[in-house]
Amino acid sequence: MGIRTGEQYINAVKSRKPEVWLEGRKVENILDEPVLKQAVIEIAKLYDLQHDPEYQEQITHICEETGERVNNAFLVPRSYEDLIKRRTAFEAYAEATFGLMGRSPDFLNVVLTSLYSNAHFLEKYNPQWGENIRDYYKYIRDNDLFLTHAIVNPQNDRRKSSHEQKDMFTHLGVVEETVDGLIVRGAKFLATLAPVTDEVIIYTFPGFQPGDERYAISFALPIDTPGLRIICRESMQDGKRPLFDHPLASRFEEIDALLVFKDVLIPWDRVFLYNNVEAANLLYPKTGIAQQPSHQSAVRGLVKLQFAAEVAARLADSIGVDAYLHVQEKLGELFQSVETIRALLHAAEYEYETTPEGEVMPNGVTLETIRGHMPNMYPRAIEVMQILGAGGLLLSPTGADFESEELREDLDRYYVGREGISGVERVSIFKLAWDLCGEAFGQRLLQYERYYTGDPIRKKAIFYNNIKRNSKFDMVDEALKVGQLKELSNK
Ligand SMILES: Cc1cc2nc3c(=O)[nH]c(=O)nc-3n(C[C@H](O)[C@H](O)[C@H](O)COP(=O)(O)OP(=O)(O)OC[C@H]3O[C@@H](n4cnc5c(N)ncnc54)[C@H](O)[C@@H]3O)c2cc1C
Ligand SMILES: O=C(O)Cc1ccc(O)c(O)c1
Repeated sequence: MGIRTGEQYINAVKSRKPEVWLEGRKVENILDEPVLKQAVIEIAKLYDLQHDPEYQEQITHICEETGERVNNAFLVPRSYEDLIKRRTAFEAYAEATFGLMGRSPDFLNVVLTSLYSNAHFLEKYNPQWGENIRDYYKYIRDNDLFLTHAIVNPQNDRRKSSHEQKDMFTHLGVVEETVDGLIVRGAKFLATLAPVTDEVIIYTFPGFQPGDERYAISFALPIDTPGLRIICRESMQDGKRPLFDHPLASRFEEIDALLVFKDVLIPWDRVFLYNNVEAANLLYPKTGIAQQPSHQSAVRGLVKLQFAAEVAARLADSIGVDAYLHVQEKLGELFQSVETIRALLHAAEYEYETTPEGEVMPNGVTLETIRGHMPNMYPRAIEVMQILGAGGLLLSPTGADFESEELREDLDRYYVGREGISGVERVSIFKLAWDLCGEAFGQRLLQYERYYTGDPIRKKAIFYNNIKRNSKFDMVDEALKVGQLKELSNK
């Protein structure tokens, strides 16, 4: 089939009946829920972009194997040019969503592509696992499906590994093996956009201990598989607020969910890894599933940071405060952050790494540096927006107020910005900023930048420890050479 249209994606959502819980209710029809429907609409636009003559070459390519057009996220990069091809696709999706939808289909499609091109790792442990992941990749690519993932254990007692938790099946684990497949029970989080996806993939990252064998599993299933319960977090809006008042929150909320598996059957052909702590711990470092999707995250993060910086700048300009030195300094800082990430992204692509099998990946150290900086840079952009908008951020009237004939004159007079900025324009900019820096929607976006791929604190510590392992920091010895004292001798 190749690339889907938005309509095909919407029809797929309509045709499925996943067990979704939202605020105490079992959702009967995803598209009847305003808060879920808005995400479907935005994702559908991304699928449509693949068919837009202006974007098609930027986002898609002809698959060598099938001759069909597929998204560049499914490309196994073999050269610098391939990386750029993939980046331009990421850019188109990120720009269409201002970088606010981190879990657009491209993210997991890259994870899957990387598992596919490194299937030999799984094959080594079990030839069937390698074959399964290859078949699954082709199925997702050729049907252009949208995946969610949940790879973190629920926050119960973090001091204990999965097998040490009070209840053996709090964390997702295998109950039994049957002729048809594995029966799994327990929970995983935090499956972003789960209710509006086609499939879910579960995989592992390091941290499994001996004794955790039953939890060392990777598999994929249709999102409406019987026994799979999707419990959504409280939504951050009702999905009905006017676009004038919430131009971002009313479009781009990505719902998050806990996935509970109630004795769900995983057919053997959908099992990618099982009962092997070593393989589960090595999957991440050996299959590129951290490094390859970090390319998408870097491109998307750059767009999001640039968007936040532009909103802050337009906000400051709209009330004339960017005439002040301290405001210019803060805005300068934000745009320097943007340029830092842009430069790092280009460096990561330019200084790419090649695996022994000839797959190309953006430079891992550089991508990890982006990962390390964003949890500081993005919250700082949000803080600057709050500082520059000050009390005005709390005082925006609604679109309905502007539509009141009785109020309109007052609003036009008292909400006017600097010369040339009307009341409506100033309030619109402030509302855009408030969605990012005040609303619960914006707080989630900030939390996303910190945690979307693990804990930034431990990641930075790992980064340092890797540097320490590979460096003696011997410039220090060089500098100390000149003033060295003679060793005291007892002789
Ligand atoms: C908006 C958002 C969307 C997300 N989307 C997805 C998704 O689609 N799929 C998915 O699988 N995950 C997703 N995640 C989840 C994300 O993977 C986790 O939040 C992340 O891995 C951190 O884990 P945690 O939240 O359980 O925090 P924890 O690991 O519980 O950490 C909590 C705190 O304790 C500290 N801590 C915990 N353990 C240790 C330790 N051993 N040593 C030192 N310090 C420790 C941490 O530093 C941190 O400060 C998302 C997260 C967010 C915020
Ligand atoms: O990189 C990690 O630490 C693991 C990790 C956790 C959650 C995610 O969503 C993800 O993509 C990767």
